[in-house]
Amino acid sequence: MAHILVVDDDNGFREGLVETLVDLGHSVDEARSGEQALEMLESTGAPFTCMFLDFRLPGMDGLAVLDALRKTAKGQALPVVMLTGFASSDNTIGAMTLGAFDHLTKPVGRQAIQALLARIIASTGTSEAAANTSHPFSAESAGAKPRLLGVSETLREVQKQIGRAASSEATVLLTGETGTGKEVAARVLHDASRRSGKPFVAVNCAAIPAELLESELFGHVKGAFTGATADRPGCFATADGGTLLLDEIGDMPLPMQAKLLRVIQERQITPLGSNRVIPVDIRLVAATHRNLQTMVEAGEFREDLLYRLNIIPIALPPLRERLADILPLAEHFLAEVAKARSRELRLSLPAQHLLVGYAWPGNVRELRNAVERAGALAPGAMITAEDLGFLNGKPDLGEPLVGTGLLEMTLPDAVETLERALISHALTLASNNRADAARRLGISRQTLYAKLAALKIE
Ligand SMILES: Nc1ncnc2c1ncn2[C@@H]1O[C@H](COP(=O)(O)OP(=O)(O)OP(=O)(O)O)[C@@H](O)[C@H]1O
Repeated sequence: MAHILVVDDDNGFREGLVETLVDLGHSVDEARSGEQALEMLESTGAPFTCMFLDFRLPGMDGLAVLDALRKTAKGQALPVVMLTGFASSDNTIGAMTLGAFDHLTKPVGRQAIQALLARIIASTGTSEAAANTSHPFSAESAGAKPRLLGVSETLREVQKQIGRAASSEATVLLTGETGTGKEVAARVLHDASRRSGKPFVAVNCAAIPAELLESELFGHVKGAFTGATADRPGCFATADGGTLLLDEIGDMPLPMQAKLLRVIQERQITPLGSNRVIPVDIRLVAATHRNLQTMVEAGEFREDLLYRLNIIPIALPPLRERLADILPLAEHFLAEVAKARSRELRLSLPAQHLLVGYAWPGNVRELRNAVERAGALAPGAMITAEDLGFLNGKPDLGEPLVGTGLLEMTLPDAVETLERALISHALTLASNNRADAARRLGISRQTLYAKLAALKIE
């Protein structure tokens, strides 16, 4: 049974709502104004489970009451359902910004009230929840140091490999699907190595147009090409003394691969437009989500370069192969959101089941984004499976590759539907970064722009 406060000056509506709530088995108190509600909240012995609050009230209006409530100790976390005769985007957004649990337009049916109360009780209950306020990495993740967090046997093995590699100077090749933590692993490696006080520079070979990559890596002198108005050092020079991560090395064009091979062998660079050779002292780390061996066989990647890069290979396993890491990581990301928003956030048991059962094609990045999204939008302290409902609409690895819907379409329609779905999915995974989305789709940015325009995707 919940203890509910109903605040409305409209006698007819208030009495009807109270009757329904009592009929559903709850105890109810009533207030006719915001001022009276705030007083009752202060003086009540039995704390309220939630409050139904009308927007239009004599004296303080609903939003002002909600605002005042959030500044009191007793009202800070109280779930509040705002009621309005006419929902507008302004009052909806205003209420949700102040942390209202939900926003309903009158009249409100009995079933809607029942469903809403079930959600409120689920989001505030503690019995079925992982109620501990500390998460597995609370001590480990303090401070700004990069951390490759995980408790699974597989990730522990990766942590050991990174530790061993850090004590050497050998080139490391990090492989793994997108979002598995390759860049984090490179940073951790740098941090644990003797070069930690020196620069760590990461360059994404897929995000830089082929014609600019050489200058980006090796630098250029003034006048080397149109637009080169001043000398500019490249990533190799900037990383001197430290570590250089060549991310998405599998996307490096073949002519550039030949130049990189020479630099790795000679440990010196020649900036574009200059004859001067500059020695560089860097620890090289390369990363890719592609299978370089297959690319070598297809003639798309130089075998001699792979041989040079693959001195210490470290594979980051996909999240679905290390289920033990899902909840500890989710709780870690949730604790970060909770801290940033100064509120308490927990995962309900059904939400935990949903997270563990999902296939995570975007791996830890997707998990982080999902938890951040749910944490930012959940109306209560408890993240429910419903708050993570957006994951259910996504393709699961267990689903058939081609849905029956597609099979019933004409070929042009099916191709367009598939293109649209793949592009939208890639944009979501890439947080709308188009260069990143193009890379995930395995197409050039120009092709992606053309498709976005043709499909009229905003
Ligand atoms: N083990 C981990 N512990 C903590 N955070 C992690 C871990 N793995 C990944 N992350 C987080 O997930 C996100 C993606 O990680 P990262 O950029 O290292 O992946 P990646 O494998 O390099 O992806 P891509 O191939 O798409 O570049 C980052 O926000 C990172 O902080």
